[in-house]
Amino acid sequence: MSFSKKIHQSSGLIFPAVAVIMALALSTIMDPYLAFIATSWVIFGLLGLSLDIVWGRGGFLSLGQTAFYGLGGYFGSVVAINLAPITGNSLIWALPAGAIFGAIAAGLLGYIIFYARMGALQSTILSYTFTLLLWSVTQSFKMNIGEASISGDSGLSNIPGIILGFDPQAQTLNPNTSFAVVVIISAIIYFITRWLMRSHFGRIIDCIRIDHEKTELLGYDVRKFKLANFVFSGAVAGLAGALFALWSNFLNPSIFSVQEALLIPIYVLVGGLGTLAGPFVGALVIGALSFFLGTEAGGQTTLILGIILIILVLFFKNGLLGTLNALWQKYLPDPNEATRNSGAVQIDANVLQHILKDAEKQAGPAKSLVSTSLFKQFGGIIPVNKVSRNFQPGQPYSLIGPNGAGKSSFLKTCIGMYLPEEGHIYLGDVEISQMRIFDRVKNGMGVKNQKPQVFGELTVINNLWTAAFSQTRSNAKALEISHKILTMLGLSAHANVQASALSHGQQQWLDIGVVLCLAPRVVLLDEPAAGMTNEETRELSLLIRTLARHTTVVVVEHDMEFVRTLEGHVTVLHQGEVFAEGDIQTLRADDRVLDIYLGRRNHV
Ligand SMILES: Nc1ncnc2c1ncn2[C@@H]1O[C@H](COP(=O)(O)OP(=O)(O)OP(=O)(O)O)[C@@H](O)[C@H]1O
Repeated sequence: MSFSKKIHQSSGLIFPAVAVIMALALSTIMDPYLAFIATSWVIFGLLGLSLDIVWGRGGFLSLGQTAFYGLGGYFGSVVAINLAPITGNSLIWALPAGAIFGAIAAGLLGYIIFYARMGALQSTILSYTFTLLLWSVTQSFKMNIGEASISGDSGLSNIPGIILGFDPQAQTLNPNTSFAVVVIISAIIYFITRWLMRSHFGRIIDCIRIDHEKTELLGYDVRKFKLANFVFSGAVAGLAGALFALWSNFLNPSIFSVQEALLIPIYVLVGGLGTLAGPFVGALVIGALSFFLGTEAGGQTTLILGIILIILVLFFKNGLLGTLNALWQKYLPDPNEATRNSGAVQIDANVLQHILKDAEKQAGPAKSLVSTSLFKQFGGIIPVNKVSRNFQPGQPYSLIGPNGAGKSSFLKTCIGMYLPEEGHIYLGDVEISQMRIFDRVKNGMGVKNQKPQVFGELTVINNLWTAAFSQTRSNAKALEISHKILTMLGLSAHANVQASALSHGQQQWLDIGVVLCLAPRVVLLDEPAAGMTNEETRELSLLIRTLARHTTVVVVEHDMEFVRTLEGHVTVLHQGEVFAEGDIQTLRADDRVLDIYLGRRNHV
């Protein structure tokens, strides 16, 4: 790897570390008032980071971060007011208390949002409503807890400052030292977050953002991951709130206000969505602009700030750090170069045999897929009407039929994307009719939808790894399986290419490889040959026939010639019902089947 590429990969480590050192050096010579104000910018950056975790990485625009921030502030302050006088140090009480309370609040809200499977807009609105609710409740909420007195819209005062010493007599730090302490705490949280987002957990969070349906089809409980990420972001917001309370010595319900809630996404957008360091840059730029314009611009701060923000959003769509990153990448070697000279995919049948035998060792023998009187209805349309099928390993099964016959709907009902109103589905001995998608996958189902579903921003190898890891939960094993599948597909030269740079046909292959990484005991393929060349279609036919000797394979297909080469059992669906079945030669000669394909009325 070239030196510049290495530096680029570590840029999230090196540049923030340099910025921290510079900030610490500056803290010794800064004007105390500026140090005091700049401390709040760093705290807002931390709050922005909490949003970037859940929005930039998790893909959910939460307007609830200020709620966790405010709750963390109030709760952290109450604990610190009561306990800091005993120990001196206020941070050890306020920060964990704020983080815990922020995490609990995010857990409760996140559970409702993610487990009720709300849409993106509904989720954002609910998170915002939660913040407004707190704003309204705290206006009149009065309570004395020990020495702390929460007095409605008059707020909570007597909050101790930032105290580091462990002695009841220890003094509040001066503004310059407070600034340095807040920078260090924020840097620790940033580096922990960066580590988490680069871990296995972070990669799965990235997958969920890119395509949550596909992530579930790989066997991950998407709700659990989203909730865990949200809880973490709530903890960071709560901790930032507690820091803010110690910094300001005072809190009131305005912490939950609309202005506060809407400023956070602005910090993130200005700095760069998903960059993690960006929110600090955004908060610093906006904070510094307001501060300096406030003294220079004679009351026109908001107007000038607004214009600057519009320019930033128009010309730096990826935010400041995102734009810098894109510029830098232009001067790095093109990681997707390998795709330009690539030929057609060719299956290595020997490696495929090995892979299928290993999968059997890992996941056990093939399972059958049985449906009994399966019934699915959408209003007046019945795409699956009492379909009973018994799919076994040994030969491929094809489902054919004219457009709208119900082929995809039958497949989706087997997968769990549609839940049937009547009838049963069994995977081996287990009834799966109402089981969640990821549980079906864990039980041995592997699915490829009609369009290739790959994680475009991830490399080819990481696409495969994500699938293999879901079954093995071992990094080493997942890598071994991924490399074998790459070799089998003849795509080894493309391991580090971004999946989005592959051709449509190659993405179809990658998607099939991803399914094989799951070591599935039943494989469902929806029009896998779509977009493939004749040569590739021949290879695919070989792969499916080989696969069917080891697992149960069901293929939905339009292309009759392709179905013929599979040499398996064929079911013709029509208007949601089984219309005919047998081998393809007999069915092709059947007038009734020709009639439904050609829309003739003779037998339909
Ligand atoms: N989510 C849905 N909501 C309402 N109607 C649906 C839904 N999914 C499928 N349908 C309807 O069910 C019928 C069968 O559609 P389906 O996609 O299963 O057919 P198909 O045989 O796979 O067709 P094609 O070959 O064109 O993909 C169609 O009339 C379709 O409009």
